[in-house]
Amino acid sequence: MTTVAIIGGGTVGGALAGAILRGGHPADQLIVTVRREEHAARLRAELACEVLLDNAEATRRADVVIVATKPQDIGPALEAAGTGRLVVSMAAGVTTAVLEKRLGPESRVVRVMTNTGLMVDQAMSVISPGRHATEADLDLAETLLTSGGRVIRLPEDQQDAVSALSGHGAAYLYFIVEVLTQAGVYAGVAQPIARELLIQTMTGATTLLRESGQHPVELREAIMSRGGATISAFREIERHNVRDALFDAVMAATRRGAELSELA
Ligand SMILES: NC(=O)C1=CN([C@@H]2O[C@H](COP(=O)(O)OP(=O)(O)OC[C@H]3O[C@@H](n4cnc5c(N)ncnc54)[C@H](OP(=O)(O)O)[C@@H]3O)[C@@H](O)[C@H]2O)C=CC1
Ligand SMILES: O=C(O)[C@@H]1CCC=N1
Repeated sequence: MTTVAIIGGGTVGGALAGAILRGGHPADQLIVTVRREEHAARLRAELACEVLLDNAEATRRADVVIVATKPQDIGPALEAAGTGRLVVSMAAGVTTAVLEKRLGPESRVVRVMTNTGLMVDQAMSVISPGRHATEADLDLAETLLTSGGRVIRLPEDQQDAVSALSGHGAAYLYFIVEVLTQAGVYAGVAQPIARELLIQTMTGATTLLRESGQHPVELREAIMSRGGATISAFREIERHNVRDALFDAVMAATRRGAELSELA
């Protein structure tokens, strides 16, 4: 069996640890590290595995090291990972070239962009190999991430755009739900009801999108009755350039991804 060390048990690292354990990985073969003892104590209460502050101890016992710190904190984590083990990086923006340079020649790295769907085993994770990662390394990364949701393989040059779509795509949705809930309350629906109406509507909409295979425009047009309420709503959405705002948001996030590698 493979012993896994997750360096950085924060939002993503902690969620991945939970998913890996729910997926049946033995708890005595998973070690999570964080910096602060109060965080470690909290994680120990949540996760069945060992939680340490000592990265060197965790990586010494590991076959694979998953680095889940912020890009700017990745230095000490990579230093602890050492050489000879597969390193899987969850850090946004940080390229495999930067990781390989830090870890040394022939180092085997896999770059991942995942999302917080890991918390409910519904993540979308995208993996890309570094120059020396083997097929077995990709298979191992894929197996671990599959515990937390779907995994696909894509060339690394798409990873910054992936980050802007699936990496933080849920944030767009949460924002839309936040604004629509507020508008619903203003229009006269109680807040908990507005929230429930929207959650069920989003769930139905995404299920239909997946199951029908239809283009979103087709599905939207099926909702817009001639002379009805929906077309009035979309007249406002187009008037306020929501399309441009979302398009520009994805472009800005993609550009920022490229800058994040410089923080590592
Ligand atoms: N949040 C998201 O939705 C997504 C994040 N990502 C990427 O995942 C990575 C982690 O992000 P996120 O989980 O949000 O960040 P968090 O701040 O929630 O978690 C980072 C964790 O790293 C720990 N840490 C930092 N330095 C060290 C160290 N030297 N040794 C051990 N642990 C350390 C921190 O510990 P402590 O708490 O004790 O300080 C913290 O718990 C980032 O690189 C981000 O780009 C990717 C996709 C989605
Ligand atoms: O904001 C970030 O940089 C990370 C990447 C995707 C989600 N969070």
